[in-house]
Amino acid sequence: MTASKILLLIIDGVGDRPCECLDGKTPLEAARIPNLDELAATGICGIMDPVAPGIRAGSDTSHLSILGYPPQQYYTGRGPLEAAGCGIQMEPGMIGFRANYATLDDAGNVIDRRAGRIADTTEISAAVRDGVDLSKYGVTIEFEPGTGHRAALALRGKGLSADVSSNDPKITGIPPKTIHSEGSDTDSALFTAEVCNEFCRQAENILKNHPVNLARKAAGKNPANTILIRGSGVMGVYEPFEERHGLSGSVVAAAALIAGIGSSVGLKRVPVNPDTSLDEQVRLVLNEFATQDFVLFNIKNADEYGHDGKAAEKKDFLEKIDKELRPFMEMPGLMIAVCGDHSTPCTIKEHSADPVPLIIRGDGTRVDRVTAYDEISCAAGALCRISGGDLMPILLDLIDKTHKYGA
Ligand SMILES: O=C(O)[C@H](O)COP(=O)(O)O
Ligand SMILES: [Mg+2]
Repeated sequence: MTASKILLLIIDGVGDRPCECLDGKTPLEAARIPNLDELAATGICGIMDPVAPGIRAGSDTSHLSILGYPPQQYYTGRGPLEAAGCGIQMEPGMIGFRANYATLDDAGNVIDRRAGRIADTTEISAAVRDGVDLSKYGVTIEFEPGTGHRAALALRGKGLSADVSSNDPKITGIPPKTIHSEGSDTDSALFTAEVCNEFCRQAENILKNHPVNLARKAAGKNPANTILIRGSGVMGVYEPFEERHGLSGSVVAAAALIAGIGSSVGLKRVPVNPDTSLDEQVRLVLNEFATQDFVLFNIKNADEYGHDGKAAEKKDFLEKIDKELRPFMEMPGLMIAVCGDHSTPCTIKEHSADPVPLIIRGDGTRVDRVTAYDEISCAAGALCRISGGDLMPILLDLIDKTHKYGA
């Protein structure tokens, strides 16, 4: 029997490197993950470069690549995708940005790029959205909270350009950068840079004494007293997933960016928020297979532990994921692909180009000799080393949805 449905489970940031606190093992090697190991032992394994060998992929370029939209051709910046994920209707010509709530000290230096991973920014986001006034530039803003410290900004107006830099210094201990034209120095780029700097200035004024931040300070938490914006871009145009691959599909993702990418390529967005329990998310995914051929299921938190350098917590979270996977393994006719969108090694607290471990398990697949799901075991698998853009064609062939190339 050939499987007829595809689950693409992406454990965000799953890949890692040896961690001293785990006796030199990666979180995956150290984790007790019997279900993932069983999937590896009953499927075919390999390692995958999300975009290409040596390319340190972001979640955005990686998911586009894995979904079959080569980022070299389709990527127009993280901003518009994140904005779409935050519920902003990105119309042609609008410029979108990813935004971080961050913390400045009294000297104006960034001391925390994520404002203590603030959980709920609904109230302060409304204050920024309603308080910033860019009418002197003929520009209006859309500004929506995302997951945790994340948000999205979109600009509407004449003479705007996506060719602007970011004020995110990407490190702490220095002030936010001044946003400038990225190189074209066209009037629109220079104008947009001025608009962005004014947005950040006004936002900071609104946030610094906002009651939410005064309360956070009183509670010893980092206030969300500044906004760092990055990833400017104009919304891209994507051939709908169903036309591209011949599969109806849904996306289940608590991360706004991933939900935004999924909905931008025409996947049905299933609402999930960071508080939705993993077992509930699994139930939502299973529900989708009643009507859909394909589900992208992204689980985010392992990436955050990577960015925070918390190897033991990343290991524990991988064990938590593993406990919820049994219902997928028992669903007849399901082709399960498990991978990551990139590695986020705890030792560097950033993404890396290390390939991610991959399993494909379903009716009819070859079965290799790998018996554990981790970066090293999977490297010995029969899939060998593939790139993200290879995955959908391989999966489509395994569910008998490809056509012979040639006569
Ligand atoms: O988690 C995310 O959104 C990114 O992968 C990392 O972004 P950050 O470093 O701004 O949190
Ligand atoms: Mg990611």
